[in-house]
Amino acid sequence: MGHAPVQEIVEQAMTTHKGLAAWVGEVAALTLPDHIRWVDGSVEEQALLTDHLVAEGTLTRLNPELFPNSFAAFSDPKDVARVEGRTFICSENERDAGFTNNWMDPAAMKDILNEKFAGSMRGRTMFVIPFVMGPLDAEDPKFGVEITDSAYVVASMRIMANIGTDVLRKMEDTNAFFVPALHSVGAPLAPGEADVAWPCNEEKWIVHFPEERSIFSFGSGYGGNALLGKKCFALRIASVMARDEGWLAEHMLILKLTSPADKTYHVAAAFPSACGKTNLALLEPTLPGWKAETLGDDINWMRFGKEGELRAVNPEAGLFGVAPGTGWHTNPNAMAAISKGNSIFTNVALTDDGGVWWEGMTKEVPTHLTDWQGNDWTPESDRPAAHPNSRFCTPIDQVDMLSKDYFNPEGVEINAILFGGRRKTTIPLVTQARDWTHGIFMGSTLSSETTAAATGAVGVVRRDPMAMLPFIGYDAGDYLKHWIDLSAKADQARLPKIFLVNWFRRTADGGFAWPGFGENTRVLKWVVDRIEGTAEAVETPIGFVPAVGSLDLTGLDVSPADLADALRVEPSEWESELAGIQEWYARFGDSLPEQLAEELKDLKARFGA
Ligand SMILES: Nc1nc2c(ncn2[C@@H]2O[C@H](COP(=O)(O)OP(=O)(O)OP(=O)(O)O)[C@@H](O)[C@H]2O)c(=O)[nH]1
Ligand SMILES: O=C([O-])CC(=O)C(=O)O
Ligand SMILES: [Mn+2]
Repeated sequence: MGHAPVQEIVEQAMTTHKGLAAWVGEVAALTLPDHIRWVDGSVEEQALLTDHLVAEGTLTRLNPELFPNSFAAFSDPKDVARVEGRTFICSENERDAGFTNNWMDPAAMKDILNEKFAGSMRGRTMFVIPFVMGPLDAEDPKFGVEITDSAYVVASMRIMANIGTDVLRKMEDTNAFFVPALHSVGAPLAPGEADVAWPCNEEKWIVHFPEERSIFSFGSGYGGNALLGKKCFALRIASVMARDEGWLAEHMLILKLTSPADKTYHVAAAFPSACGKTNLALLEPTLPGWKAETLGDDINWMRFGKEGELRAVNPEAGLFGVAPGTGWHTNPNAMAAISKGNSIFTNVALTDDGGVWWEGMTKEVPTHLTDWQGNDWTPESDRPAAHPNSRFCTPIDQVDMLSKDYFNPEGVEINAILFGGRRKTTIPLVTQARDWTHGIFMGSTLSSETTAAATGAVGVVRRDPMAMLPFIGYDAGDYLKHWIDLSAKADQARLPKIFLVNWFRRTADGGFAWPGFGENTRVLKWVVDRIEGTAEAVETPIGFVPAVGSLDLTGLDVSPADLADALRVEPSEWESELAGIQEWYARFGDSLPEQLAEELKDLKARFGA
């Protein structure tokens, strides 16, 4: 790691937590780093690390007048997204990983990992990051410790989670259990060997041991592959904890709405990666008198409270948002948060004045940029300037519309749940479920076109139950059963109403049928009015859709034809949709909850099929 100052303050601050001390010792003996640094989470340390990363060429410092204390990173072009094909759930029994996960025998996997991690940190500094997902003052705080040989991961984890000495002390005081999360970019350095800007390994392993509650990640430095508090812990491992402890770990945003009548509502929404969570979480309402505040944009931990109400907290401390499409005209709240600085951008383009740019940031396209791969770029270039999965990583407390309830360990009561995907056809703008179980059916059959957030083909329709397909840490049928069983703890009158939404339906000419973004306020208003029982709906075989005139379109320039396209329930499209659902459900085999098989039967009957 060169001669940067980061090496001079290592191997301090050992721990009195015996389990942690032992694990750190074991990992060091296996991975053979040159140095160990216990991450304290301080501002000074972050400055030291980012200075170091700038000196090494991993980060580019942005113009502080545009983006103070902010940096751009450019990854290896083969390390730009989550690698679902290389992600494993190694439960003791294969059955418990279910058909949606890759599985390998835990002992066989441990052998592979031991070989991969042996000496993998040679020539590098090993960082020990104590972290907590969710509030440190929660009744039962969820601790983790990430060991990584990437300073970029440390700097990003400091934005995404609560990390450092305070967390470590609390873990020590309570001798707390923690999720051990070991990460290596898998690129050891020989003595004197020069490093590259983005070290990684062609071979990637993202592995979870659900019974042990441990995580191993090898070969990638990117996003959900490497920031292990996020998808690996807060969704995959947490979903298993949630199953065992009676709660839910979900891929959902949390949004607070205040109506003109000054009534508040909380909405949770599950959309697959790159399908609009961060945008809806930071909604700028377009209807007068409505106020939106955010609590979370990606992950939501929910449990039923003492009164049978469903309560939600966001376990994350930052936004790791899709950059393309984020602009002052689409998502001004995200832009304002980013503009305060303290952010790390990955795989965006650079402007000539030391700022960042991506497709959709401004309506006017700059005449010259440096693209994410370091090449000159002009509007005539035939490739995007920013990678489609380029990201901004920004502290959530820089969001002006952040609800003060974000900091409340008790969370907020959820009144409505939205499931949504990216579908060009078939799925109407909004459909209300007939009841709770039908809503779970809607979630379980959710489908979406694939995006650049994961490697592989883009635009292919796949089923994505509750937007959790890549994140359910156990058998998918058991997961759906858990959703059904949990509601026994609920006050049935306070169960959230469930809705299916689709902002992405197309018209015959290929354009979006619905303007989306801030205009989604109108759909949320309809949702609230349905909760209040004041909006009219038409009952269709798939659920309740807005009656003509029940969506508030005041001041909106949308043609009646486009609106009809957005809301249509088209039997011919549903014929193939039913076949798709049937095929999907068949894959669950015995583990499909019978209530859901029943729901499918009823749906088919309503279509006369
Ligand atoms: N047409 C349309 N596009 C949208 C809308 N909301 C979001 N998008 C676009 O969809 C892409 C992804 O949006 P995000 O809000 O970042 O998605 P996300 O679900 O937070 O993604 P992850 O962070 O990967 O989980 C961006 O390019 C957005 O501009 C909408 O209402 N309409
Ligand atoms: O995990 C990542 O790399 C980014 C992300 O939020 C997602 O894909 O949903
Ligand atoms: Mn997001």
